[in-house]
Amino acid sequence: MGASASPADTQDAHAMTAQTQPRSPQVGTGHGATLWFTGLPSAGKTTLAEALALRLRAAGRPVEILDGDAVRPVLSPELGYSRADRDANVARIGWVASRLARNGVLVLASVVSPFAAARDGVRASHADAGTPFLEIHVATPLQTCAERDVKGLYARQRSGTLDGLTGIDGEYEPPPNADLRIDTAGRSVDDVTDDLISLLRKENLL
Ligand SMILES: Nc1ncnc2c1ncn2[C@@H]1O[C@H](COP(=O)(O)OS(=O)(=O)O)[C@@H](OP(=O)(O)O)[C@H]1O
Ligand SMILES: Nc1ncnc2c1ncn2[C@@H]1O[C@H](COP(=O)(O)OP(=O)(O)O)[C@@H](O)[C@H]1O
Repeated sequence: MGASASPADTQDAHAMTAQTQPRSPQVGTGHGATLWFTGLPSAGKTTLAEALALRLRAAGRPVEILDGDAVRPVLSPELGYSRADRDANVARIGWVASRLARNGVLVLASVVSPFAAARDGVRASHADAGTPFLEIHVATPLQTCAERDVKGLYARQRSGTLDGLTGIDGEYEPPPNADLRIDTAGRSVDDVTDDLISLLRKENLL
């Protein structure tokens, strides 16, 4: 009769496996990654994330969009638009993105994320998990963003009812080393989405 492992042995074995297993670059199935869209309000972050999501889902890939506007009321209802609050918001969204991406999801995060250090923090947490992170600077000129003014924020800033609007009286630090920089002015959504697909292919994520 063979000796059977005691519950304590089994626990030890589990603990040992968890401690000694090397970190895998892909914890789940498929090739997860985070594409982080940063840029001014009305630059096109949400539109591009949605257009890319359609194409990726059509190709059978699991996709999650984390849009600043949609996520804030859920993850960060107490936060406003001070630097500290924005950095905390970015860190929370980055944490969720990393957890999803390391399990095979293509995460499309569309977040103003105006400060380089906070974005670099998200990149670093992805690197720690061995998960790809691509920073996409949606670098549409301020004048075009203000003309689009999808949510009326630029008009509110001009009329004096909104302070700290990113790009006007709120700081925006452009990424010095973005994986892709896109000026959407005068370009179609489809055309720009082609560039995003090319980037994913180049990175062997598609
Ligand atoms: N002062 C100020 N500056 C910039 N944006 C403002 C501001 N007040 C409200 N909004 C709206 O909030 C959206 C940005 O939220 P985010 O979570 O993406 O921003 S941040 O990364 O925490 O800075 C942003 O969404 P998008 O327009 O989609 O970028 C705005 O709709
Ligand atoms: N090439 C393009 N890429 C993205 N958006 C574009 C483009 N051309 C025009 N737009 C328009 O610009 C606006 C961008 O708004 P939105 O995606 O909400 O910006 P953001 O999420 O950065 O605030 C939309 O009305 C969109 O239709």
